[in-house]
Order: sequence, then C-alpha cells, then structure tokens
Amino acid sequence: MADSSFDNLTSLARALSHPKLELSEPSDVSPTRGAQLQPCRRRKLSSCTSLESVEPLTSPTAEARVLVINTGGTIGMTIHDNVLAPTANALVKSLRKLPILHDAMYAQQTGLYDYYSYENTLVLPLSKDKKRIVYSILEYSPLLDSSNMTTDDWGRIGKDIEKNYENYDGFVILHGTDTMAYTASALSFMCEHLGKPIVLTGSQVPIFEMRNDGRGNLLGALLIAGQFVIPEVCLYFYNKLHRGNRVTKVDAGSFNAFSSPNLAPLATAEVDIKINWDTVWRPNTTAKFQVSTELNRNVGLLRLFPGITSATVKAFLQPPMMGVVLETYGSGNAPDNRPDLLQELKKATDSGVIIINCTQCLRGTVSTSYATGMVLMDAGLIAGGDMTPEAALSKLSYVLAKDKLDLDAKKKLMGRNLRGEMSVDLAGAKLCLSDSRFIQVIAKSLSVSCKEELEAIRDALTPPLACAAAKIGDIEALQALKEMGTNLCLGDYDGRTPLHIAACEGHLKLVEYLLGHGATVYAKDRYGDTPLCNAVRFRHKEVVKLLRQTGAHFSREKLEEAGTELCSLAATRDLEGLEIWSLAGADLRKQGYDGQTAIQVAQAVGNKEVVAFLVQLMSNKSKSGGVIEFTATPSGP
Ligand SMILES: NC(=O)C[C@H](N)C(=O)O
Repeated sequence: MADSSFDNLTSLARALSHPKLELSEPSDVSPTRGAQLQPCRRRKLSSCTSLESVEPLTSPTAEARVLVINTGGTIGMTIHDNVLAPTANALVKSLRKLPILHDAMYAQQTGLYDYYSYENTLVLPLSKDKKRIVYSILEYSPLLDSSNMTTDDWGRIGKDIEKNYENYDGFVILHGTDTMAYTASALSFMCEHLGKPIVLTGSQVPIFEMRNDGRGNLLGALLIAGQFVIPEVCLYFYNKLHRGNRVTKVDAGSFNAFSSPNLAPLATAEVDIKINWDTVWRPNTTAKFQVSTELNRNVGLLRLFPGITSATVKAFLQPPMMGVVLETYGSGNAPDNRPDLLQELKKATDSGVIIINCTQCLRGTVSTSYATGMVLMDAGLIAGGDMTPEAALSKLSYVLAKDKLDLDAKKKLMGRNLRGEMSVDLAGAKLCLSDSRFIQVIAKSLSVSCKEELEAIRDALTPPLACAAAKIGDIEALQALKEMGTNLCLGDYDGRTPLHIAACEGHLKLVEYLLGHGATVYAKDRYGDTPLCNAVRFRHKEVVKLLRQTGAHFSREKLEEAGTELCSLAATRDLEGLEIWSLAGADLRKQGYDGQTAIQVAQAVGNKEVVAFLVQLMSNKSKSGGVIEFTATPSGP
C-alpha cells in the first residue's frame, strides 16, 4: 500500500461489507481535497450594459449547455383547418417570451447571442443549484407528428447527437408522444457507450395554449439534462424521469401519459429533483460514445388473440421477416392445444427467424411456469423477460443489423440485458445494506434502523471513503465498498468523485477499474473541473490517454483558454506540458489572448527545439486523425 496512514483502509472497507469481520481501528480516512482548483473563468461580458445585475467573472455559477432537437409533436402544434399540426419556426419565438424558459435580461447582458452566434440559443433563469442552463434549439424540417416517424428519423436524431456530442452536457429531444416510447427505446440501443443524458419529452397540449403541460415538461427535461450526469436515454413526463426503453404510452387524454410498469422512475421532480442513483444505468466501459444507425427493418409485432389462425401467423412469418415480437398472454403463454400454430412458430425459428416472447400485460414478466408457456420455449422462442414490446422490437432491429454476428450470437444478445431494458435477477448478488457491519455499528450508535436512514448513512459516508481509497490507489477497498452497494460515481461534499482523485494521483489501474465500474468521465466538481482537467494539471499522460479514449473532452471554455496556456508553455519551454495539453485535445494552432499561437511564441524567442516539437506533435496528430492510442495495463495484482 502506498501510504501507511491508510494501512487500515482495505480492512475497514472489507468490514463495511462483511458482517462477520470486526471493524479495524478507525484510520485517518479524511478525503482528498480538491488540489487548489481555480473557479472556471466565465466568458466575456461583451455587451454588458449594467454590471450590478450580472454575476461577476469569478462567480461560481456554472453554465451547462443543452442541445434541444425539435422533431415535432403536439408541444409545437397549432390548429389549422380544425386539426392540430406542427408549425415551423414558432417554438423558439414563443419560448423567448416565456420568462421561466428564457432569461432575456441575462442573455442580453452577457452577450449570449454574440458568444454562441446561434440565433436559436436561449437561457434558463438561475436554477436552485446556481446553474445556468444555456440551450440551443435545432428544429427539424419538416416537423413531424410522431405517427409519421420512421426508422430513418431515429437515425437522423442519433447522427445529430453524435455530431454535437462534445459540445453539449446533455440533450433534449422534443417529440410527439404517440411513438415516443419507440424512439426512446431505439435510441437507447443505437447510442453505444453513452455518457451524457438524452431526455425525450413533449406534451399533450401545445405550449402555445394557456393551460398546457409542455412548459413544465420542457423545463424539467432541461434541468435534468443540464444538471445531472445520467448516462441514459430517458423520457421525462409529468414530473417523472423514466428509463426510455421501459416506458409505454398508456393514456391519450391525460398529462400523465406514460407508464414505466416494471421499473421505478430514475428521478422525480417535486419540491426538489431527486435522482434515484441506485437505479441509474452505468456504462462500465472505456470505449468511446458512438451511434449505430444500422437498423434492420424486417421486424414486426404480432399480438396473439383467441382464435388467431395459423394462416395469419404463417403469412406474418414469411421472408423477408427476420425478427418478431410475439405478444403473448399473461406470463408468456400461448395455446398448447394448437399444434397448427406452434408448428408455424417452430418452422420460422428453425429457418432463422428470431421470435421474442413478450407479455401483453402491462406489468410483469414472462416465465415458464405454465405448460402453455413452456410450449413456446420448445418452439424456439426467446424469453423477453419484462421488456416492453417497444423495447423488444427496437432491440431486435438493432441486434439483427449486427452483420458481423452469427445467428446464435444475435440470439444470445437478445436474451441479455444491454441497456437496462430488462430486469435481471440479482438475488444473492447484492449484499443487503443492513448486513454491513460498518453500517450496523453506526446505525446502533445513532439509534437508527429504518432503511431510509441506513441509506442516508451509507450515502453520506461512502463517497468520501471511496475518494480516500482512490487517493492511495486501493482497488480492493473500492471493491469492498462496491460490494456493499456504494455508487462509485458519487462525489464528496465538493462534488469530487473517486475518478477525479485517481486522475490527480495518476493511478492508472484504479482509473481503469473505476471506468469499468460505472464511473463517468463527465463528472464535474464544484469548480467545474472534470477528471481530465485534473489529469492534465498533474501531468499523468497515460491517464489522460485513457480518459480521452473513453470520450473525455475539454469544455468549450477550456478549449478557448487553451491558446493562452499553450503560448505560456511554449514561452517556458515546457515540452511535457505542451504534449499533455495536446493529448487532452487542445488545438495547437489556437491563438492566445494576444492573437499569437504557441509556435509563433517559440519562433519569436528563437527556441528551435520547441518549434520542432510542436511541428512534430501537429504532424503526429494529423496522421492519427486525432486518435490516441492507449495501451491497456496488464491485468493482475
Ligand atoms: N401528444 C402528442 O404529441 C400526440 C401527437 N399526435 C404526436 O405524437 O405527435
């Protein structure tokens, strides 16, 4: 172990998860502090007229950026010829006039429009957490009633997110409610290694009407997308955030239009916005975000009903059909006294059609408890668990398009939980909170016993402990903390996560471990710094490479500042510094505050070594297309 003052940490962490182990002597586990991090520099107040009402440059107020993609739906519809239809170019104009959705004064005073040079950019009033959410609206043409949406439209949304991924903290998709559950499900599979929130929302009544649900839904979606690193495709409606591939539209006439029957909400927006972090899906990867727009269109949904003819089933399963979601009765049942029907199903699965068994019931899962369920397994169907038909259909479309996989691999993938779309039985895998010896001791001394209080203790104590383990590179301690249900993504009182600390310390293996166990590269501490900023500051080259490989990037502000930083590094002949900023994504051609580039600064002082180094760095970068090679550390003790 690297630091003797933390010698007991592993045993302490072990004691947390194993009731039989005695608690060691308490060790000094004070968490690592943010290492003199500077507040983010705010952008220039270029067209400022009155400084009194503007936050100062050193204000800790953080600005988050959200891209809103407006695809259509009721939220932006008006009545034409007595029917509702989407209206182009009307939404932004209307939002500009709504003070809860646009702070015109702030926008004007801070030169928002000059800075973003984008006329569809708006800004929310200051949030409770002192955050400003700046959002830009990208409006599609034509705007669509979601009944008109096709697979191509999903691809377009996916590509636009991919194109803009590094420029925004989160994404909101405005969409009609009729097929929103399908789009949300499809995007959840198409977005591979997602690290930022994508929130779909819309409304039942147009935002232009006096009484409507559009304003609340859009505001809630923006607040969530801008303030929380929830790496999921979600759906926000009627004060609840749901996992996108778990929802279904259940009501055509109520503001409460969606249900997530088999998974509790990821967040509720009541007096406060409460995130249920234990439910939030974690990517567990060191791979970069990408969107797979390849989808197989030869898929379909078939709902069983009493008396369905085998001719109907046969016709439905004919080529080019490649994947079918069969909506069965109850817990996945079908008639077992209909050999004609079962034979058609068996013929299709034998010929390579993948058929998924999903229940027609709103809630619950398929099983093989009945003979009428077992016959479907015998016919070669794959159990869809508690997936919604919308999720199963889009998953089929996504999996069937994976041309490199053979049929068996595709079937296996269909039975696996890819994005939290189905429940897996974790019985026995998780330690009960009250089993933890550590929590028991604390709970006893505080005389608490209810689950909520135990959870509160865990949530208050474990993030700083995890940070302390990260400080000394103690992976075993982190494992033990994880076993007791600790969320390794949570930050301490300064919002500093174990990944921030490990990045500061340059513990490469631990960084790898954390990324493989749900840590996010997009976490920001209270100073707005990400793990990448920390790794650059403390010059841990391999950590920078790994974080970049996982999709970490500098913010727009940081990239703006990079020119000046590079010039000063060039002036002081700091080759290591230049290299690390370049690895972290800084543009070596970026001008500093006085219009000079790093290379010009080096030339001006006649430093040939720095000039040659910068030229080399630039040519390496253009050869690799900006891709950084990271060599994984060998696994082992
Ligand atoms: N509430 C809505 O958005 C319904 C509309 N027909 C749509 O799906 O576009």
